[in-house]
Amino acid sequence: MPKRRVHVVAAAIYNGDERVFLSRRPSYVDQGGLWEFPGGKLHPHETGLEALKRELNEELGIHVKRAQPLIRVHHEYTDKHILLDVWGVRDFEGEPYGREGQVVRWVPVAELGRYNFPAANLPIIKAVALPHAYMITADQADETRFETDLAAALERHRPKLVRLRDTALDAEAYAARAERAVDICRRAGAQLMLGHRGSDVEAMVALVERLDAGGLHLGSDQLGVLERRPLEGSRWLGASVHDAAGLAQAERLDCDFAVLSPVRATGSHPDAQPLGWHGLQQMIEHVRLPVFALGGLGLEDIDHARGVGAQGVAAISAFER
Ligand SMILES: Nc1nc2c([nH]c(=O)n2[C@@H]2O[C@H](COP(=O)(O)OP(=O)(O)OP(=O)(O)O)[C@@H](O)[C@H]2O)c(=O)[nH]1
Ligand SMILES: [Mg+2]
Repeated sequence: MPKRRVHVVAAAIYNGDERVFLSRRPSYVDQGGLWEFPGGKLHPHETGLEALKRELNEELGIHVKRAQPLIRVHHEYTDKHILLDVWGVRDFEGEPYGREGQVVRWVPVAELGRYNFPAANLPIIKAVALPHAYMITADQADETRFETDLAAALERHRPKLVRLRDTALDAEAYAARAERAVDICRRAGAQLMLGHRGSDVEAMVALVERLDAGGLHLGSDQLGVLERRPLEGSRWLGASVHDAAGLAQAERLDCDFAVLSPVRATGSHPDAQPLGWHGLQQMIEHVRLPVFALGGLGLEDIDHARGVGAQGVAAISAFER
């Protein structure tokens, strides 16, 4: 017998940027006792957003005014194929409570890892904890200029996640710059991702740990040759990819996110064929991984990127303005 296909909507309801609202499934239902993002199955002829509004009213007593797509996760349970269609909710009326008697709680995003969720939820948790803008540092040979520009971009745009791109630095110069950049980012409340294509991955992992950086960002070539996740789960592992094979490898390695490019034509890669928004959407539809869109995009494209199922936008030059 073919498996049942179930379409479920669920919400990450935010209180500011710090907390999300979780429910615990009653012990007598499917996946009982596990924590979940409130929501449920679509009724016939309902859109996702209609179902979301109905479920959050039935389960929590709130009225959703606006919601934004966060991530879509396909998952095979033994008895069913489930599509979890997850929305971010920041704009609602009422105070959520356990209207069906379920246990509920506001949970700091940083503590989500301590809760037990259904197996399908891991990519959702990563997507909730990840920001929607990923800043990539620009090429700058001059060290003082680099540091001033970085501090200015952090101040102006307040990104939470930054990647120190390797540019033309050798391994030693990269490590020296990384040490100062981690510090500058930390003072601005941002985490710094390290990754240097000219160094082996083990050396980069050691650097990430020594500097207590946010995580490791793999180039697409490095991603291709690895066999398992090279980094502990408490730090971010990101990867640059350009096609479906890259996305599949990023999933296999248990990366926390991928950066897919180019979405638009860019001056930095004039020969690469741009994916376009539709190409991006098709490529990430079945990927269990938050994906940032990169290539000719700016911060004004974040909503559009999220609308086609991406986590958000990665950019270099948008942060220089
Ligand atoms: N709401 C929600 N469901 C989830 C999550 N993760 C996950 O695997 N699921 C699965 O998705 C399905 C959701 O169905 P549900 O039982 O909440 O459906 P519902 O609210 O419409 O209830 P009902 O079918 O009793 O009327 C369950 O199989 C559940 O285990 C999650 O984070 N939130
Ligand atoms: Mg439910």
